[in-house]
Amino acid sequence: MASPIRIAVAGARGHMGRAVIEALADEPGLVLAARFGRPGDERDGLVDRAAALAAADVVLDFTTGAASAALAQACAARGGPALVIGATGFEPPELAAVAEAARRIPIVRAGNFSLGLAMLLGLVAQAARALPAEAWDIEILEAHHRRKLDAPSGTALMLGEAAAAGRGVALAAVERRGRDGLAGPRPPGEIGFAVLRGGGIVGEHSVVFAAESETLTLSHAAHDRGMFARGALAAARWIVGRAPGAYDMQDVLGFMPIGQENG
Ligand SMILES: NC(=O)C1=CN([C@@H]2O[C@H](COP(=O)(O)OP(=O)(O)OC[C@H]3O[C@@H](n4cnc5c(N)ncnc54)[C@H](OP(=O)(O)O)[C@@H]3O)[C@@H](O)[C@H]2O)C=CC1
Ligand SMILES: O=C(O)C1=N[C@H](C(=O)O)C[C@H](O)C1
Repeated sequence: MASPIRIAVAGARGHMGRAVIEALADEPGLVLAARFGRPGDERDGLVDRAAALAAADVVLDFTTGAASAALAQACAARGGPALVIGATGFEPPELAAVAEAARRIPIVRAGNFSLGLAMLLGLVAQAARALPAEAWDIEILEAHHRRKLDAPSGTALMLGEAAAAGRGVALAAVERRGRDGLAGPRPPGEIGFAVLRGGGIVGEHSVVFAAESETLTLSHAAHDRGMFARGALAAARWIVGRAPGAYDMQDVLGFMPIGQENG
């Protein structure tokens, strides 16, 4: 019988860390090898990062962009373990650090581990490709719980990237992160973001394609964090034995890369 895949959980005391640990109990062939948190936090059986990395085949990370980038560098420096990153809120230098680490170890990074959301990315790219930018405005709306640190959400940014890929433009060239005051008329081709924070909303995303006489809305709602956790564990199974590289959920699920799906 094959040895179980040993999982270490970063951000183990957080909402997603706890959801992953709970989901692990129902996953044959996966075993919880270590839990860790902030440096120096050894409460409730947490171990330090070095001990966790030494004990694991795969680390699952749901912390922050900055902590995740540091973790990726630590994993790469010792040649493993593989890394599955669910954290969002990365600054560009942190993304560069993760990309550099992925030259030495396999890393799956996804701002959303839901199957439905992975489907939605392809649908958004197809719609953006088919609906002319001069007539169809794209706006991305997201809603999350009051604790969330980053905005727009990692998922909203992925949806923006998918829409931009469908239109054959760089998101950075067309994005509009919110409007306030005398914002002026909307230029054609812009991709707008709007953010709501409140209560315990798990995660809701809509991509609105608005034309003069009709509106198309593609949306997704997450109902519980266990679904994200199970998706992350599927990524952990998939990554074992992979070559070093930067992967996403489209790779894990065997979907076409965003922007290259049939359309
Ligand atoms: N990809 C996906 O499908 C999903 C991604 N997410 C993302 O996961 C991340 C975590 O979300 P959530 O669990 O709700 O957040 P929480 O705040 O509940 O948990 C974050 C955890 O990270 C720990 N942490 C923070 N900073 C550091 C650090 N510098 N070093 C080590 N650990 C640190 C916190 O420690 P402490 O407990 O001490 O504060 C906490 O335990 C977010 O970026 C979120 O957007 C969330 C859901 C799904
Ligand atoms: O912080 C959260 O909770 C979530 N974060 C992810 C994101 O930023 O997109 C995924 C999910 O929407 C929940």
